[in-house]
Amino acid sequence: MDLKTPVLAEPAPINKSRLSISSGLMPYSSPSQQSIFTPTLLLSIPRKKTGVLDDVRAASWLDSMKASSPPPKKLTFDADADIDSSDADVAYRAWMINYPSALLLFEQIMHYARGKSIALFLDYDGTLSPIVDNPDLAFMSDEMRAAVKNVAEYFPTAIISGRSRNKVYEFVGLTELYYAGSHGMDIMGPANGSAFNGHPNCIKLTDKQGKEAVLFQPASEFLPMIEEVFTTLVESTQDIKGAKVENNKFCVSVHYRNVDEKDWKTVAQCVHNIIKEYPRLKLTHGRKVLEVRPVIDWNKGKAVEFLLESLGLSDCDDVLPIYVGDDRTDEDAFRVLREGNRGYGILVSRVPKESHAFYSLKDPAEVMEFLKALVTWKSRSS
Ligand SMILES: O=P(O)(O)OC[C@H]1O[C@H](O[C@H]2O[C@H](CO)[C@@H](O)[C@H](O)[C@H]2O)[C@H](O)[C@@H](O)[C@@H]1O
Repeated sequence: MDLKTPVLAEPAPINKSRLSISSGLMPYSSPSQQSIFTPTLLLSIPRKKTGVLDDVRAASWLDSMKASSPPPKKLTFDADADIDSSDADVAYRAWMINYPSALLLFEQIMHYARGKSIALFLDYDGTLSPIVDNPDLAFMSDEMRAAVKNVAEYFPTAIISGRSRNKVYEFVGLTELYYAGSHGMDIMGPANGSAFNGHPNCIKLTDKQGKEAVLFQPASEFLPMIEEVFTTLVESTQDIKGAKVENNKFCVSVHYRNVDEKDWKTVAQCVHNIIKEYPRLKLTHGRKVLEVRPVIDWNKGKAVEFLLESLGLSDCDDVLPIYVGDDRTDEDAFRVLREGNRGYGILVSRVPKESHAFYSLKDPAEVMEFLKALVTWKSRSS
């Protein structure tokens, strides 16, 4: 496993040829999955100090903003098109040929899992909790919490979120899980077996339950910069009705879900004006959110590798990692599992989306069914 010290780097362009993996893990041969990715999924801004978001860039930011989290029953490929629900259903069913339901093909997944230990990685927003207008109220249901708790009794389970680690822990509230916040830039993992012991960004500590743990924060030097940017973004967006800035510790989210669409360009301009002064920060797009984060070579995929290593589950033919997520940032994790021929990504989506995932689930309700099915399968087979 390549767990190098994170270095400053722009995200690498997606290498389409690496999507074609001949593998015993491949549930089916899918030529279309080899050529569907566009580089727009990893969007970072060039650093031109003009002070003005030029039209071309503004257009591409806005296109991305419009395409993020379209309403159900519309297609991501053209969020403005007036597509009726039956067209959307047909398109969704066609898409599912390449991204089959993890519930419908549950037996197939379990066939590949036979003789292996499953390690489970779960995103939070849009995966365990439904997307809601107010990010502070994105609670998961008690039933979902129980499902996650049960599954964690059988399989090592980690939450990997764009939220701050503390915030996502507050929402989930289960001590038996591992947590990675800030898109993997803040990981609390098990104390034993970590390849990162002795790393300057890695410290041993005792967690709130008195358990020994390792805290890995590869972007710790960015903390003052992120604080400064957060404060500036709060000030500069305060007059944009509906805009909300969230401090996620090692990254900042600028939400525009509740901003009138005619003002989205103003939001983009505000963010651009600020981060052009910070060449060591970059922008990524989430679901109706612009995310400002350090330009380090670290993401949810690296976090999965880190946790597998820490759990002593890396480089093992007898381990099957499964990652469930709904967001563009989850693609880094899907890609790590696909490229390393190691496990399965499951994309949570109601609309067709290009993805490195192998399977799909429609919404958090289906995620919960999948978690319950895992528990039933495991308890029957042990
Ligand atoms: O990695 P995740 O756990 O999926 O976190 C990604 C972002 O999720 C949150 O925003 C999203 O969910 C909100 C609540 O449903 C919604 O209002 C917002 O529009 C979505 O983008 C969170 O607030 C962000 O900070 C995370 O980065």
